[in-house]
Amino acid sequence: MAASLSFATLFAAFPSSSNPSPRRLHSWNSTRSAGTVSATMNQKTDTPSWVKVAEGHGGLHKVCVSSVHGSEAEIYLFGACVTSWKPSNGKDLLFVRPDAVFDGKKPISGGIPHCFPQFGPGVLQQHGFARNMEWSLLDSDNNGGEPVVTLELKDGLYSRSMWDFGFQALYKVKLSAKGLSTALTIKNTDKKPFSFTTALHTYFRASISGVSVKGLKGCKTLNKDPDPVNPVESTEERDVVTFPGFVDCVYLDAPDELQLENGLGDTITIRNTNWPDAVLWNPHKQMEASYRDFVCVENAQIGKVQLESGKSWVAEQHISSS
Ligand SMILES: O=P(O)(O)OC[C@H]1O[C@@H](O)[C@H](O)[C@@H](O)[C@@H]1O
Repeated sequence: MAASLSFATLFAAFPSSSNPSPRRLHSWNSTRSAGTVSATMNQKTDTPSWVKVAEGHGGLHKVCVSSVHGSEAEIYLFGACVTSWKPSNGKDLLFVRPDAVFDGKKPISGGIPHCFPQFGPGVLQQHGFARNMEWSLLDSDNNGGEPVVTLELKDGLYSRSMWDFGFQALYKVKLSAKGLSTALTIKNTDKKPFSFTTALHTYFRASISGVSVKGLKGCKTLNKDPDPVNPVESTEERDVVTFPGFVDCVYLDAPDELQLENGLGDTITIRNTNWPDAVLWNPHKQMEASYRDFVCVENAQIGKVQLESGKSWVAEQHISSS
């Protein structure tokens, strides 16, 4: 079970060049006019070249960040979903499914969607509501040419209708030359304790016949195929996991580093702090149009975290390519 960590840990994780206290830069929950947003932002922040807000698909706002090294990323405020990550070589290593919708109603299927406060299956909607809500851009910074942005989600009528707790989620995203780092902080702002499960449901661009994941040998597995509600327990015996067919499997107590060969010539290292579990998913013929082109390697917290009032939980993911 993950330990509760202080709120300050998040900021210690990403040293920044200016005052690390969170300050709200922009909250765009009420308007979807990207032109207006950019103008407001430019007046307030002297047009930082490393972070821009633009209109994305379906008129949704996205935050575009670029580093001094030439790497780039895009994050939709809807769901705080990183939909694109290009290291300095310009190759987008994330994948957005061709059936993804950007209507501000359904979650964006691709990139790095959040699963919170439930990984699932469970009583809430599949993977929880955080991927289905508009987050706000709370802060942005430039750490020696490497942009850092912090997005925030708080409880509201929509979340309370399903899960009646006060919370604050902070998602700090940092872009470097070869990597993308994220820190997710969940704070209990309620008077009563709550419990949650969570995951980063990362879709990596891939050529599935050439995909392999290293590092999971010896982990206890919960195979959700064929019945996600009654997964079959086993132990991973393989040094290298491949994807010859449908895969939907939870790995408990996974190591803090995995290596993904995406079949397209890239080796992606997935490191984490405090994400105890991992999930591998490829839908195979259930998604005939796209299954060959991606694999999901997810950092997850499958066991429930019990969070007392005022306490925070923090987990970090670092993905980098070589
Ligand atoms: O289509 P969704 O809601 O994004 O979920 C996709 C898959 O996500 C995986 O994380 C789950 O283990 C699967 O069971 C699920 O089917």
